[in-house]
Amino acid sequence: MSTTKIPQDNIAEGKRKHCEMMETCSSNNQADEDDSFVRLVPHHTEMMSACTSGNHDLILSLLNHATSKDSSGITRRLLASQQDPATGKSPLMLAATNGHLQICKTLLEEGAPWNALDRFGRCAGNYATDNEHWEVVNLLVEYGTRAELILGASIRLERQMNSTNSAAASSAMVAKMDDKATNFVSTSVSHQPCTKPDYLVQTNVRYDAANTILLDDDNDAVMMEWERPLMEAHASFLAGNAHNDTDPTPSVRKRVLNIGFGLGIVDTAIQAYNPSLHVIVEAHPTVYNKMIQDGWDQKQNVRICFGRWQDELPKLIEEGIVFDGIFYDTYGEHFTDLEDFHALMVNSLAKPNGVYSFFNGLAPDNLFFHGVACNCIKTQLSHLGLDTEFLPCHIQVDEKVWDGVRRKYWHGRDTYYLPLITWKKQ
Ligand SMILES: C[S@@+](CC[C@H](N)C(=O)[O-])C[C@H]1O[C@@H](n2cnc3c(N)ncnc32)[C@H](O)[C@@H]1O
Repeated sequence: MSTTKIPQDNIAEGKRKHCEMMETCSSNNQADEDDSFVRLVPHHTEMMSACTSGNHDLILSLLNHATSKDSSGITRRLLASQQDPATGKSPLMLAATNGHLQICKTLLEEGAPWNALDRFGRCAGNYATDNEHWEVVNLLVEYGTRAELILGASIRLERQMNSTNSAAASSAMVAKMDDKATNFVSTSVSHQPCTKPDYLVQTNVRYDAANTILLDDDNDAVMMEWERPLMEAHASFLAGNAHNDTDPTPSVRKRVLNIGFGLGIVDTAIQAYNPSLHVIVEAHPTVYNKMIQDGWDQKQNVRICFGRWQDELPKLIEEGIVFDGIFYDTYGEHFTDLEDFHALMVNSLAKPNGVYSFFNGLAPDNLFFHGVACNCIKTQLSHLGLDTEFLPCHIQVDEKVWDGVRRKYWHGRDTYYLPLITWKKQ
């Protein structure tokens, strides 16, 4: 974690759309299961007490004893991970609450899931954060990041294999992945999407009269007006003189690429900086029609690419266009789409001063998972030669904005972590 400003507040929350990589934590959660079927492993109570009091020797001895009784190792693993049926508390949560770093390490090595949730929707990382046990927080972030990256890589591999195999083989793979996602002793959360794969082909969208909300057929919000200050902050980083408040318009006009028009908020903010080139990639026909209706195609410095970024960005790269600022904010896409975007986007980001950002809706429901997801992205972007910082931005959202919206995607959190991504300095 070192220098990154990883969010570490202790407020659980929710959030929309793409990148909801940690969404399935609750399905890994033993506490959700019917109590009547939970048979407690022998010495569960002693284990829980030892995790609370910090008796590492007793924990090691209980684990060894479990193995001597059960050569398969299942009992040992259960002992390290089993959650209390009433509260959902796990040994790891108790050790994390009390700041027992070595015990947390032992439990993780024994297969305790870092991301299990209790009946209050809290994970070990939330409890470590609440109690300011920063070494434990860092351990859990590092462990969660590794687990997520490994699982993500394996899912990606399976998907690649699927695409070359028959439909039958493919559905068998999907079933296997689903098994993984619901296995409560798994140390990784699934990348099972909270996405809308049919969004672009089947889902219509509509704007309200005041142009303050874009809703899909399910009354889920594609974009909302309250995000304006965040979009303006993104635009300032991408197209402006982000570090010069008194002279926000840059002396050198920028070339900017935005993926996803939505309400046009970020594009309007980008236009205020008078970029030399402003490319907007938008795939939804209704949104595209709105852009034309509002005259975006008539603007001197604007070029609209109507289509999915997956198809349009390779063409821009082929043309040899490079950008000083790139922004990604789509809808209905998955974390792996964001990863794919990153791998492609670096080919069109100007060196050495190009900057990149994305709407940070990662792992919305729990701030600790959000921190882990941010760390995953930071690690991945680092492999692409990029540095990532997260700028905390204050945001206030009035409860009334959710009237008529099916799923609330922001739950009172007042800090948004804006990704500031630059090329690494040589
Ligand atoms: C959240 S909105 C963007 C909001 C925008 N940042 C703003 O300031 O109003 C997401 C937009 O991405 C578009 N979109 C979704 N998937 C896309 C894809 N694969 N390629 C291009 N656009 C996409 C949606 O149609 C929608 O207009």
